[in-house]
Amino acid sequence: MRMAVLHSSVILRCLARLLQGSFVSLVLVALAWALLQYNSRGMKRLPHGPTGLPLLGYIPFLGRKPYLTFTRLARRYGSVFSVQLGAKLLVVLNGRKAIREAFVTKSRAFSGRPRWVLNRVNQGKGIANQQANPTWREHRRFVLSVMRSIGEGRTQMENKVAEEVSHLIAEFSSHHGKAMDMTYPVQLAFSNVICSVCFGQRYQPNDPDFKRLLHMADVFFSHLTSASAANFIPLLWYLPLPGHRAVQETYAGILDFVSARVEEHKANLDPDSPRDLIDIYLIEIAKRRAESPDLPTENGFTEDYVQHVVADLFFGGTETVNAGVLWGFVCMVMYPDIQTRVQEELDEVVGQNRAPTMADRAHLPYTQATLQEINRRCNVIPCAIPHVTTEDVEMNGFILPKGTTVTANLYSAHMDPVYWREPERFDPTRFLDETGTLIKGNDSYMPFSLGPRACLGEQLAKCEMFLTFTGILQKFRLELPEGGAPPTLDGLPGITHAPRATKIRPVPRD
Ligand code: HEM
Repeated sequence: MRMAVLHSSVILRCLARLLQGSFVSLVLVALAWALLQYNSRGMKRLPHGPTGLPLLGYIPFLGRKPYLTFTRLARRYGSVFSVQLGAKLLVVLNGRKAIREAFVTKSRAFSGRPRWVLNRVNQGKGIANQQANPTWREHRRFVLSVMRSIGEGRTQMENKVAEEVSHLIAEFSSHHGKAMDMTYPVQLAFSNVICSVCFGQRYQPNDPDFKRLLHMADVFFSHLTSASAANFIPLLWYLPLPGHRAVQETYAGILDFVSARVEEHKANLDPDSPRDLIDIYLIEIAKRRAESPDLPTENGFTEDYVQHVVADLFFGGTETVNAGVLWGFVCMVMYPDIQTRVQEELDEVVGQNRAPTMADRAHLPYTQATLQEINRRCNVIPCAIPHVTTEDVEMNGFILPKGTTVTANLYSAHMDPVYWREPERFDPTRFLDETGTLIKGNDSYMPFSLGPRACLGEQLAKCEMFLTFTGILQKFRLELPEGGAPPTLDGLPGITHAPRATKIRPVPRD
């Protein structure tokens, strides 16, 4: 007590002396205080992380699968750390808590996109690369409202997916139980779903326009990873590297393809009976022009902008779903007992006389749990598309300044041993309770990411994966050919984690 009184009297005396002091000393004290604040904030400003090499930073140590390296680094530096990659500092969020806090609780500050290579290609137009501005919000909402019809009951969108599944079944049947590489037929099916949704038309595999479209998408994806190096070493973009030209040319080629479809749609548009996404856009554009003729390009409701939105759906909605569906087939070959259990459930609930529908989902908990385990364990998108902070924001005691590039290591949430027992093990029952009911709201499960920037095509992707997985397993037993190399869950490196090419036998079940 005496000590405390003594202490406060000393402070008071000091304060009195200070107040009696000259104006200059007051200014000096204020300056010292400001410096102290600046220093402590400066020291805490960014999360720690490993040091790398001059100029290159940590790039040489990332490995071919950066999400594995990030998961290892998180053990050492904590769930929020930073890595210098060439000229760019990247903050990596690991585990469910950090990812949720950033993308859900503090979503307002975390929803921007960096101005990277893709912005050079599409000027940030469309949805995936657009900044978190009213244009992005409006188009995202608009496309979602068109897609929302998927989900419950048998809808127009579900019919489009079901049609592709029936073509896939016919293709598998034509192999009469012989081993086949399923990659191309699956690619045809899901590219056609996007074509049906956007252009109201599916294409035959030998259609020259469609073949050109698929070829351009292939070239685009195969060069995107190497072209992305310019995100970190911007100088690379100005070198005549073949990857950069390929990405630009194929993107422009896809826009030309979409532009031709828009012109065709304009020629025979019936405003009372829209057939597809392009029709719905054209009707909306006409409505807005009529309401406000002087502001035709105000928020991107133009024919030019629609092309970029469709390109986003094509790029976002083909490789990802292809990989997810192929992983489903690979897992069933690797875990035949689980395949048997899924087929038993399907036989009991759906039988053989009709195709499964989305309405069956609620009655197929083991099948749903298996699909979720495929998404968790196979990690189609191991790291979310990079975000950028739109304001200074606090995370784990650090301050991330406005403009910081941030990625979420979704893999780390799916493979967290604290949350998932033996995370390496493929086990659908982890998504079921003791009564066999599907557990809802699993905190550490986020294959489509979280928050306002989460995958726009989540509902469509779930519909595609469910109808294809159940439709194929209803009709075929998937087996490894005799002497075939057993597949693994270790897929190809790249932005999308896809399985390595595997031959599978679709053996008819009847
Ligand atoms: C298994 C399938 C799919 C997976 C695993 C997946 C996953 C993801 C992930 C992780 C993101 C990044 C979210 C973020 O930045 O935080 C994303 C974004 C996006 N996805 Fe998907 N996706 C799938 C299918 C689809 C489909 C079918 C479409 C469209 C038809 C689509 C369109 C998009 C778009 C447009 C974005 C950007 C959203 C925005 O920036 O607002 N995706 N997706």
